[in-house]
Amino acid sequence: MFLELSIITLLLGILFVFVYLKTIKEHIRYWTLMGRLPTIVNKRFLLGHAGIFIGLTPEQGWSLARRVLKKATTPILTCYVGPFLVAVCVMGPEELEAAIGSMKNLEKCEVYFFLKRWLEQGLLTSAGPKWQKRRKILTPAFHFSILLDFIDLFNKEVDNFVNGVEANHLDQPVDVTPLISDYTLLTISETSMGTKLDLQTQEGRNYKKAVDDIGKVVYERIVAPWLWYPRIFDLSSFRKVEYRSLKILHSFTDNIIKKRSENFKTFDEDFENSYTKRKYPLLDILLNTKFKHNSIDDRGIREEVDTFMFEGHDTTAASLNFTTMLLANHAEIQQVYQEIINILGTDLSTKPTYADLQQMSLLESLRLYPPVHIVGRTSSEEITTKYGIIPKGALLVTFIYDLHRNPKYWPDPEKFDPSRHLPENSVGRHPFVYIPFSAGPRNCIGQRFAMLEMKAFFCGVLRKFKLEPVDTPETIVLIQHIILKAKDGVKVKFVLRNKQ
Ligand code: HEM
Repeated sequence: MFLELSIITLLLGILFVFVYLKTIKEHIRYWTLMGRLPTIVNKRFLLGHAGIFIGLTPEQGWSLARRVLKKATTPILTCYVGPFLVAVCVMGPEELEAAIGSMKNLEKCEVYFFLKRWLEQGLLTSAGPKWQKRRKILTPAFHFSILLDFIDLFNKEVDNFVNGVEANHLDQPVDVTPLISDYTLLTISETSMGTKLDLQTQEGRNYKKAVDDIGKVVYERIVAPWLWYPRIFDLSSFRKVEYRSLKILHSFTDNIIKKRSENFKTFDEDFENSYTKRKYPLLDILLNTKFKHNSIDDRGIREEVDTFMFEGHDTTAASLNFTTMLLANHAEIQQVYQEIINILGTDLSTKPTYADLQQMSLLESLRLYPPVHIVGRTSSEEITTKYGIIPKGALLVTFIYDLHRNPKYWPDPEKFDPSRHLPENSVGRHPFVYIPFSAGPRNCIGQRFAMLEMKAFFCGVLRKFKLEPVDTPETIVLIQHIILKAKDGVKVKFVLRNKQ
């Protein structure tokens, strides 16, 4: 008996030492490889590179980050957040393709953890089989055929926007941010959620404010290494703001789900196991998956509704804001739209020339102002690059804003020039130098929805108004937030094209 016990203890001991040594070996390899990668200069004791952002306002933080990245001489760079955390900035197209272009490295990085109390394990933040299953069932919700059904709803909301501007904001500087954010919030809710919202209520206003507050908290966490630790964060004043915001955000989406569930009738589709040609809105797919197949629960539905209400409105709103400003500053491009609209009317689906032209300005606007200006992953295995080996388990970060303004890939990068995207001007351009919707299997599921919604918007707005500049690319102040934002909004002037 004693001998048996001794043998078992010995074996367990050997196993423990083996596992421990393996972990230590992996640790040593991780830090050795990290140490060999090029790094950003100007590191602070203990706080690492994050130290240079301490005490800065979001706008100062934003411009400092741009200056630091502009000085980079290699597309791979390490950046230390405190003594124990290091991010690898992946800023070159070849390296980026290796990092995000395949089914490897699909897991998001630690920064997304800051969104988890809100979005939990929704499509944006989840990983592994859960992400794969959800992506499969939700992909049909963005099929082209259902998007075409949404056009009438987009047009109706554009009409409301146009009427609101005509009644209240003509011929004077107006910040388009709140007006556009209403447009995108109403459309995502009416289309994907099948629910009409009333944003004039306190509830609607609170929701928009809570989204903004959460964004500010996320920024504060990113730049303060100690707030990366949940226990310390929970003791900070930011936790109170987060708590208050989460209550508002979750109750808002609970109400959307409740409303849609009330008269919901199941239908005969199994999105998990078969491909269907008939298309349904997102919330109906989720409710059917719950009521008919019992393979998603209420919490699962809410995390997706939270994810899509946020991703589906804030991103598109940011892009519409910046594009409106760019068009106001480039009267020659508005002229082209006007001529085309005069000839072709509003038919969005069958006029490729018209669609191409709109696409081009939108593409250039998304280059200069990519709403999702940063994306991150965790490496699931080592990645070999010309600049060294990125270890397994590394936090990978790509600053899309800076990639899109790198003069190596975009000559005269600050210039708004839609013709860059003409096929003849794109020959030989690496596809990964332009990634407003990210790339690879975890790219944006809503990109076609967003493009159509934006086209509908400009089609309606430019037929009615001439846009005149108030803010310019030189005067707006960009800030660090979850989504790219202008600190004081984006102001333009709407002038009626045909004054009676
Ligand atoms: C101009 C508008 C938009 C831009 C620039 C944009 C950009 C992006 C980017 C860059 C990502 C990757 C994020 C990451 O890896 O962290 C992403 C993911 C995502 N987007 Fe969008 N997006 C836009 C509109 C939309 C819309 C309208 C929806 C929904 C209706 C949407 C839903 C999502 C979702 C759910 C994900 C996560 C996908 C996954 O991980 O499988 N987005 N988007």
